[in-house]
Amino acid sequence: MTTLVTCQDLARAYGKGADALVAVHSVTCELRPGEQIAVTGASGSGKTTLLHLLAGLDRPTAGRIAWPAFDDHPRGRVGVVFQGPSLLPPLNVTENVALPLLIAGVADAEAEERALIALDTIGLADLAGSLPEELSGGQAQRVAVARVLAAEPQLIIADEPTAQLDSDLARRVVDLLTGVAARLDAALVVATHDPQVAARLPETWTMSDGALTC
Ligand SMILES: Nc1ncnc2c1ncn2[C@@H]1O[C@H](COP(=O)(O)OP(=O)(O)OP(=O)(O)O)[C@@H](O)[C@H]1O
Repeated sequence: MTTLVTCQDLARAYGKGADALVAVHSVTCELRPGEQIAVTGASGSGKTTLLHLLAGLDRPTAGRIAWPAFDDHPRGRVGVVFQGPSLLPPLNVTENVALPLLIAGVADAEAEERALIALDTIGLADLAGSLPEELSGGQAQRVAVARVLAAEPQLIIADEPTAQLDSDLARRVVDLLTGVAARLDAALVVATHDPQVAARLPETWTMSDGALTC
């Protein structure tokens, strides 16, 4: 089984010299297909910074990170769900779900078909033609999950995906994420403040002052 991500003594500091703020330090960890992990920790403990590093959206200032399963090219290979609204307002739901596929070079018809299948799988077929402004917060987050499903990534990173949802919807969105990850045999990492969300994932990592306890 190919390890998806390996981190060795990873650190990320913002700024330089005496004024540098070390957001993440001394992080050594691995992610394998099928793992489902909640990352918890106080506000400012470094969860978002770590997730951005794992997704390849940011580079460490010290240490090593590698993505052996992606030949060290994580860009475009990692599915990401953010905390807030992430849908493009002028595009309808299907177009939003298809967009990463089109960017990756998938032909129009296939991208649309995969988007519609993903929406159907998540129970959102009725919203295929809706615009983001017509969706509730929970519906928009489920569309963001459908977008990840359509792209079929091996690694899914979700940063506080339920922060703006009530507890029923939060549970539903997390169950969709864990279901999608299981279906794809992907690794799933979810940063959350919510103990009920963390409890729905089999493993928990804890961040404290930039350090990670696995
Ligand atoms: N772009 C940046 N420039 C400077 N400092 C930053 C930047 N991004 C984050 N930080 C700082 O790095 C530390 C870790 O922030 P991070 O957002 O990773 O924490 P978090 O655990 O995700 O917090 P929250 O739960 O509130 O989202 C904080 O002190 C934050 O202020």
